[in-house]
Amino acid sequence: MRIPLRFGDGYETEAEVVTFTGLEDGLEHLALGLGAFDAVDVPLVRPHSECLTGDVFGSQRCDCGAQLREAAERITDAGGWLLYLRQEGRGIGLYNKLDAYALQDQGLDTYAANRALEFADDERDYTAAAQMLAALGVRRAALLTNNPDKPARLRELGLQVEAVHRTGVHLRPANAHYLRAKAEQTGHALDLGGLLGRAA
Ligand SMILES: Nc1nc2c(ncn2[C@@H]2O[C@H](COP(=O)(O)OP(=O)(O)OP(=O)(O)O)[C@@H](O)[C@H]2O)c(=O)[nH]1
Ligand SMILES: [Zn+2]
Repeated sequence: MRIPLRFGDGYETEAEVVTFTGLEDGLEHLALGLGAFDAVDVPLVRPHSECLTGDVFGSQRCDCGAQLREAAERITDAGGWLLYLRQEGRGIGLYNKLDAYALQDQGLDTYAANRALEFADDERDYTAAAQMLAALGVRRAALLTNNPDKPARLRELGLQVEAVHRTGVHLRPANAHYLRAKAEQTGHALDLGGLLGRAA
């Protein structure tokens, strides 16, 4: 079914929303077909992990809301799919993410806070995303992400990744520490200019 979308800055597009049955984790992941998603040879695909605080409320602590908005426009222009994956808090859930935020306010970085709560740095699994793409008939894709783990995992799950495109860098005072940890510790392709290598 089609849903007209309007983002906070007034950007408008329209999505073909697809639901699934039989996904291995039983979660209600969504695929949004944007632009000429059904006519392109190699669709642009963003696997976007849910972030209620960033995506819905516009939290400045992370870059998720800005990346979602950017992805909507770039995928509309290129033709492809936004996979909205219900992997809140890198898979630890909303309440645990908020507990991790409290620890970050005491000085831990985003990964150390996860470990203090006895989680792995990143608990996400992309099996359901691969199942969704297979069900949509997408065997080859260009991915929109800075996270090297996403193309690596999706390749292992059988997707032919033709290209990986970076998102913009949505750097703000409130998310600088978070982006720096992603770039330094998990190899996210984020050009943070003078921020990298400097004391936080
Ligand atoms: N546990 C935890 N999760 C966080 C924190 N900040 C943001 N997140 C979650 O991290 C995830 C970010 O997902 P994505 O936008 O797919 O980003 P990414 O894996 O960093 O890579 P990109 O594709 O480059 O954006 C979301 O699920 C957020 O809820 C944090 O401090 N702790
Ligand atoms: Zn976020």
